[in-house]
Amino acid sequence: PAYPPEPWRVKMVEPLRVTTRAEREELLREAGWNPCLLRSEDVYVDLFTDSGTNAMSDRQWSALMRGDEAYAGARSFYVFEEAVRTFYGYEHVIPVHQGRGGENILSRCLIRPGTHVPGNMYFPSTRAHQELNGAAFHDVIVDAAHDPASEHPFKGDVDLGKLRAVIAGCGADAIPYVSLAATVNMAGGQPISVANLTETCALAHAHGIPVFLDTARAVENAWLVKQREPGWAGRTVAEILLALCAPTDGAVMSAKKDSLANIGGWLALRDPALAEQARGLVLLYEGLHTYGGMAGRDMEAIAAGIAESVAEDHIRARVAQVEYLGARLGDAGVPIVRPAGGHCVCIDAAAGLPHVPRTEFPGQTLACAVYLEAGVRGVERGAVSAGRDPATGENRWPALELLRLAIPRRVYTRAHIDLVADSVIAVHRTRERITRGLTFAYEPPHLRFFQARFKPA
Ligand SMILES: CC1=C(O)/C(=C\N=C(/Cc2ccccc2)C(=O)O)C(COP(=O)(O)O)=CN1
Repeated sequence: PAYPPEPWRVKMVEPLRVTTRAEREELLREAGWNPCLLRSEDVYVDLFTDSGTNAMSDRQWSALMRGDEAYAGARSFYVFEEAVRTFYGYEHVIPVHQGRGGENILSRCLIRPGTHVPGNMYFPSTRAHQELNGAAFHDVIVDAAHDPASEHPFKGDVDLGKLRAVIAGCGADAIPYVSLAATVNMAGGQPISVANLTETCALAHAHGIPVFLDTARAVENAWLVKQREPGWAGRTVAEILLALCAPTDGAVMSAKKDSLANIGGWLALRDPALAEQARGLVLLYEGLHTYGGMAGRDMEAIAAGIAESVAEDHIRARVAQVEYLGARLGDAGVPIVRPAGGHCVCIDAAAGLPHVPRTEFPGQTLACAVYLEAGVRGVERGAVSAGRDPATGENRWPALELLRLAIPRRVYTRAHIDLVADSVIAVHRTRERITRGLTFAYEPPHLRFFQARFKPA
């Protein structure tokens, strides 16, 4: 498979330490068979997340020196606000410390107990805040998104029939908003098409229901639209990004992904009254409405990162690196979610470890096996991440039981990606040695995959 040369050169390095398998076995036992609890110094290639782990450029690093740390009206806020307005097209820009800060505020503004929020598949923190405020989440994504082997080019699309059924069943008045993501992380970083997003907004708006977009990886979504959606090949990624945002009523952004920052985020709105309400909550939960829990220097880094994120050489190489890993694994017969996502390759652990029952968490089990092999850390995206239904307390059993390998932007080279591929393939070829899975030794109440501890089943 093709691997375009990286459109950057290294100026600073962080030395990596290689561990032995014996060390990794001890470290994993101490971490309760949860790679989330390992120290980063004990991880060789860290594919736990693309969130906050991306390399900043010399432009971003130098922008830090221009950070205005004034408490009120910092110059850096207006630089940040202008960048969001220019590239995402929303008028009211409200800073938050990171994505879930925006999720908390948007949910508190719009959700009341007993309401219903439809969306294109769930995301753990997004759904947690919707449920904490009393809403029931309804998945209205196309069926193909739940089928790892389907080659559907836009698995992030909404099934309009499903959305109509939720509106008819719940009543428009009980739906505070439709929650869309571009791309859909839990489906494997799968994009939504401009056409479907636009149709979804038209349907929601016909019922007086606003639509809010999670734009964490909307630039990757724009690149995949340029590659796959008829009529968009001649448009720039920047133009497609604006076209994705245009039909929506606002967005929640974790700037730790596309925008190449290590921390930060924003909530962007079109409605001035809702914006003022949200600013009021920023004072309670984030800081002042001109810094939102970020230092001025963070806002400078984000503004510079947004401009860099839409550069076509950058986004082409970024997605090509992910697709290279997907091609290497797919060619070797490793069952992966197809097509490869914008930020990650997901291994279908249920297909890879059919002899490990779902109740013993194949995704978590595979995450441990891959770490033991060569010190590569991924993250489980299956039943552990799905958590329990707040109404019944029962485990939710999502169709997708995955191990996600999320690639940080501008960090790893081809040699690292090949090491990841080789070690995952090695685990796959000796998978019958994995004879049993895991069960909880400690299960936390929220977002349990972060802090849970397991023991061999
Ligand atoms: C689509 C999307 C995200 O992927 C996202 C964070 N992703 C993360 C980090 C994470 C956070 C919570 C649960 C699991 C993993 C990722 O590893 O993939 C957030 C929260 O943003 P935040 O971390 O800045 O609070 C909002 N939307």
